[in-house]
Amino acid sequence: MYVLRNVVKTYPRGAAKVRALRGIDLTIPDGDRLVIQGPTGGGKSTLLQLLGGLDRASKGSVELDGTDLGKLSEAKLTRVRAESIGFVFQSFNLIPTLTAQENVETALVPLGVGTAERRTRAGEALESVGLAERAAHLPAELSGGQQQRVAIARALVKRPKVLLADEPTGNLDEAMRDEVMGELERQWKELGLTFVMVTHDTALARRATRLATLKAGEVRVTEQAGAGAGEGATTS
Ligand SMILES: Nc1ncnc2c1ncn2[C@@H]1O[C@H](COP(=O)(O)OP(=O)(O)OP(=O)(O)O)[C@@H](O)[C@H]1O
Repeated sequence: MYVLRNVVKTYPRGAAKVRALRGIDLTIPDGDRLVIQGPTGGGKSTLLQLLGGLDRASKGSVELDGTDLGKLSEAKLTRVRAESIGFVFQSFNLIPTLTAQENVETALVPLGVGTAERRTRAGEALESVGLAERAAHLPAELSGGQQQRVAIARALVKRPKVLLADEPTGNLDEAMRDEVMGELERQWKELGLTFVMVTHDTALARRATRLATLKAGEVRVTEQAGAGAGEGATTS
C-alpha cells in the first residue's frame, strides 16, 4: 500500500522554481487500479516517478508498505525498484539490438537470477502475454502492440507487486490500444497487482474504478460506481 503525505515536488527553472506537486495526500491500497488523468503539465508523470522511486519528493513522504522511499539510500531504492515495481512507458523502451526474450531477461539481471532461470522465466512471461512464438524477434520486427506486450512481460517477469504505466497506449492505434489495455487489465486481475496508470485517454479514464485528477499540482480522487475491469476494452 502506498501512503503519500503532503508531497511537494519542485524543480529548479533558472533562478525560479516550478511547483509540480503542491501537497499531495493519497492512499493507494494493495490491489487497487488507479487511473491518473489531468491537463498537460498537471504533475502526472512527476507523481508516477515518485511512486516508482525514480525521483524523490522535495517535501512530505511517499511510503510503500511502511517504507519512506525518500529516505532510502540510492542502493536500497534501486533494489526496491528492481524487486517490487514494474514500469511500462509510452515509448516501450525496449533495447533495439536485443530479441524479445533478451529484453525480458534484462529485468532479472539486477536480481541475480541465474542464466537458466532467467531464460525459463522470460519465456513464461512472453507466453503469458501471448508472444511465445515471437521470442526470437527484434523489437523492429514486432508491431507496436506486440512491442508494448514485450514491455509488459519485462515489467512483470520479476513478479512485482506494483505496476506503473505512463501513457502505455499513447503510441498505439485504437486496435492495438485495446489489445494492450486488455493485457494490462488481465495481468492486474490475475496477479493481484497494485496498478497505477497515467493516461490522457478519457475513454480509459471513464472505466477506472478510482480516478485521480491532477491539476496544477493538486489531486482529487473520485470513485466511479459502475466502472471496472470487467467491461472489456471499449473504445467509444
Ligand atoms: N525535470 C524537470 N525539470 C523542470 N521542470 C519539470 C521537470 N519535469 C517536469 N517539470 C515541470 O513540472 C510540471 C509537471 O510536469 P509533469 O511532466 O509531471 O506533468 P504531466 O501532467 O505529466 O504532463 P504531460 O501530460 O504533458 O506529460 C510542469 O510544469 C513541467 O514543466
